[in-house]
Amino acid sequence: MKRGSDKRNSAPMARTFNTSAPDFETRFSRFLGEQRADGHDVGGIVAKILDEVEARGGEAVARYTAQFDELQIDPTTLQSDNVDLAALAAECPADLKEAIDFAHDRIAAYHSAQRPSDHSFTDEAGVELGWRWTSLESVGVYVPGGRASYPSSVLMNTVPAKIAGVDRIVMVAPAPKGEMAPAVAYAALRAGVDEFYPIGGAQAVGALAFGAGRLKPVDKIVGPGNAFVAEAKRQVFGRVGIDTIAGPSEILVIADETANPDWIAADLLSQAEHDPSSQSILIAVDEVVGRAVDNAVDKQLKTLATGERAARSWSSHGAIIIARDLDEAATIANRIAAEHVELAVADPDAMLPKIRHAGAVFLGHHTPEALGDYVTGSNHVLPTSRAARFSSGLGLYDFLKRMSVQRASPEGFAALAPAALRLAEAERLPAHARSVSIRSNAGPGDVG
Ligand SMILES: NC(=O)c1ccc[n+]([C@@H]2O[C@H](COP(=O)([O-])OP(=O)(O)OC[C@H]3O[C@@H](n4cnc5c(N)ncnc54)[C@H](O)[C@@H]3O)[C@@H](O)[C@H]2O)c1
Ligand SMILES: N[C@H](CO)Cc1c[nH]c[nH+]1
Ligand SMILES: [Zn+2]
Repeated sequence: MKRGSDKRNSAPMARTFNTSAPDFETRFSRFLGEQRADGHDVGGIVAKILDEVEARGGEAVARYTAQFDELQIDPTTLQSDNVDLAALAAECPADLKEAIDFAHDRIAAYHSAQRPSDHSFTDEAGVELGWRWTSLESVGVYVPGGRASYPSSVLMNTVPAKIAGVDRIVMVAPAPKGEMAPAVAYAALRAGVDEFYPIGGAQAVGALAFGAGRLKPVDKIVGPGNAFVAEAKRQVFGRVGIDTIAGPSEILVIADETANPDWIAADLLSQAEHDPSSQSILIAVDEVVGRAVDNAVDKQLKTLATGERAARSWSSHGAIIIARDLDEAATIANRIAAEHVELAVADPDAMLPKIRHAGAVFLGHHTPEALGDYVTGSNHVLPTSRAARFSSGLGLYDFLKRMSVQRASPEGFAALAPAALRLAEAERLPAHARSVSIRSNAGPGDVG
């Protein structure tokens, strides 16, 4: 497969790499470091929007919503007469409601199984130690809606929040020109959203973080979105919590000679169609399979309604990498740390332990990533832009916090006090030392 920058029948081309080529490391390192912002100064644009929202609240949110989504909203209520959740939900077709209910129940079952336990034990010094999990009070869930509508993301965000026991779940989703899919409205009501605002982009993230109009600030913002949404979450982090950087979608498929090229091509395009900034990568250990997938992508692109978007993603950010063997394929996959990794190989179980960095892994030929997007039950809000090196996908844990708990008995106190005193002395913090020594000399009832 020789390509370079030549045009071939004007078909959109992904970059190709061969790990045996002498320039592989140089080219691959450059590829890994590329931003997928498509020419925008995303950081600067987002910083300005957030500053405006913080300074001018609902007025700024309404202005940006008119600019980016062509929707007029009231600066105080942040609502539009054109977007009525209950009326929209009533328009959702019955078979789609059934599919949403089915997905809802599977997501609920998966996340219920994630509930961690409180724990407590007494150590040999007589000190009782442990931790307790408590839920967040308020969260903002971002549901994307610029290019496509995402009822599935409503469920992925809201169902775990509900199961965790969050008191106030605030959903935002853009409604360009006042249009919102009835399925999004149905999913929001089905999952139990408490407040809804038809706003999106960095201005919605700002409104959730700082408050705007009647929208009171939340404690944490979760959910996926495009590059502007992901960057806005990154910039408000610290002021509020966030889940992870869940930006433009990514897929990486590792394929051997048992893979079906047409199936793999379809899987690669399933993520390319989300956004021109999405990324689809094939690592093939068989050059014949690599070439066949490449041809299948070209063919399938012509038949997709979303083909133009997918073609932009495939030609700008896509890649086909030919590796020597599955060990090398795993090493490269771990360096990329993609959002989704499909193991389309004869023995995916043998391969799984080699995958260390991925948002979610899909095993075998009959587990396309799209199943996980909707109905396996696991969460589709997952780290992108290599954030899988240090973070996980959305889960019940994101809506819980862990508090440590400790109690010293008089004997436990006596065992611990000398070392605490010595450390307080070394840190030159006399009040710390006194709070220990004062108890060494008298019982709780002794005054004086
Ligand atoms: N990683 C995940 O878990 C995951 C899950 C689902 C979807 N996604 C991703 O979510 C994204 C959805 O993107 P979308 O665009 O359809 O919807 P979106 O809701 O994320 O973004 C739409 C908003 O972007 C803002 N925007 C657009 N262009 C702008 C510009 N030039 N300047 C400033 N703001 C601008 C607007 O405010 C608009 O309301 C896709 O990238 C998809 O891949 C990721
Ligand atoms: N693949 C997306 C996560 O990157 C999730 C999604 C929702 N709908 C379809 N796909
Ligand atoms: Zn998807």
